[in-house]
Amino acid sequence: MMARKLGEERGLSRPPIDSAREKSRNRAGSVGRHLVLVGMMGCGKSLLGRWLGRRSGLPIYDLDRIVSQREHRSISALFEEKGELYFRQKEAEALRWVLSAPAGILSTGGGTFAFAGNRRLLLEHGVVFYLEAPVDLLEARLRKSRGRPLLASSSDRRQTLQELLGRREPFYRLAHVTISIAERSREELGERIWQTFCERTGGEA
Ligand SMILES: Nc1ncnc2c1ncn2[C@@H]1O[C@H](COP(=O)(O)OP(=O)(O)O)[C@@H](O)[C@H]1O
Ligand SMILES: O=C(O)C1=C[C@@H](OP(=O)(O)O)[C@@H](O)[C@H](O)C1
Ligand SMILES: [Mg+2]
Repeated sequence: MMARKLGEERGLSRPPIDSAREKSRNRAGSVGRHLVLVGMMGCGKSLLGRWLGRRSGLPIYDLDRIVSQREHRSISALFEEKGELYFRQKEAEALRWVLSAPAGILSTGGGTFAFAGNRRLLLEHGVVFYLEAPVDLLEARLRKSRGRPLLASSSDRRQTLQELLGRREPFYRLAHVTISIAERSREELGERIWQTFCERTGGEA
């Protein structure tokens, strides 16, 4: 797969994660493990990330926002003007930057965890939560979204989401924790994720 090769073959430079990590001790008492949200577009990674950031007091990192800020344009414009491979490279670079920053809540993009290099780093340096969601729910939530370039040209969004999920689900399943989002509220999901994170990192909620 070309996109995967791109990130890995270019040997994107790795910042000194371990030294930065040793210095950052998060409020849950663990030494610098990020709380990482992965899953399909529309499952609520960005929304829950903001909620968890407020709940925990930890820094919030939304990978798409970081890429968008660094590139001075929206994710849709970036796809359109530079193409997906360029976006994947910038996404991988931004991820490496986040992992060298103080531990926080990290909302990835839907594709981030599908790349082996990203996945290895996230599993090593974070507690990774897969927000599992049925395609019907994703499709309903994304019906009006214009900010998802992978859906922009699709004449059948449900089908496109189904195919993407089929390809990515085996990777998502490698997360440390799977949480079924069903129709649960942001608060219910957020509390559950935060409690689980604290239990796993030996800290206090
Ligand atoms: N638990 C939830 N309950 C209801 N709506 C939600 C929930 N989580 C997310 N949403 C809505 O779904 C849409 C996609 O959420 P978003 O956080 O952008 O997903 P992602 O970052 O995973 O693509 C947004 O309109 C958001 O408000
Ligand atoms: O599924 C994907 O490959 C993508 C998901 C998006 O993030 P969200 O999952 O936050 O929508 C964004 O990174 C980009 O449009 C590509
Ligand atoms: Mg998002």
